[in-house]
Amino acid sequence: MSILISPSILAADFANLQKEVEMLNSSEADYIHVDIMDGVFVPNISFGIPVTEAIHSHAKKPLDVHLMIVNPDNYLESFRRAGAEIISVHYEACAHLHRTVQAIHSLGAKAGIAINPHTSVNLLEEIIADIDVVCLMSVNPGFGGQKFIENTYSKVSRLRYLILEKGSSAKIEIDGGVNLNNAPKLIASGADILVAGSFVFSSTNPQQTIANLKSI
Ligand SMILES: O=C(CO)[C@H](O)[C@H](O)COP(=O)(O)O
Repeated sequence: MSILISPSILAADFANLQKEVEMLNSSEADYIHVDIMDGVFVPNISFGIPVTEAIHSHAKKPLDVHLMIVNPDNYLESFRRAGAEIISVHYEACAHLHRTVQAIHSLGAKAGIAINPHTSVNLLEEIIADIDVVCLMSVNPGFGGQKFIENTYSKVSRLRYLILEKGSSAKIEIDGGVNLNNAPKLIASGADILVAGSFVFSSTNPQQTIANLKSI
């Protein structure tokens, strides 16, 4: 199981962001999850390429960049140059998803597809064998600190079945409202990667909270 942590960028000033990245460097987090929001695909704006570069320049962990944006194809190269190892785009934002996945791979990055809570995992049937990660949104994207949607457990199980059926090596990533209460059941349902933001950063000892999640 891998653990990815989203720096609490929406509230952070730059000095705080740097401190958070340094904390993550010495934690058991496997990746740093970077949430890019454009105010169009989601009703919130985070930051873009220069801040991703700044995170990368301080990070000792690889960056998993989650593009919650329309027209992601226009920015794949820039985010790859800014340090993204994994680039995830939204199913709902891509008319030519197979081409987008090919473009991510041609840049030497791993390709992820994120799906919103209302989107069925069955829609990935024809592309699951070509991707590295499926990011199941367990909240409606746009804000940290939301309540985990319980239907996610059955989506994980159905996705795990689809992955086996298609002989895919895609990892299942869960993003939104992850905490120590739901993490064991997510893992038992078939999740490989957990993304956590507010649960970690609102705890009194973020490094210990990451270690607790990692130990499940
Ligand atoms: O990207 C998100 C929403 O768009 C996620 O919720 C975020 O990455 C994780 O934050 P939290 O653990 O607070 O839900």
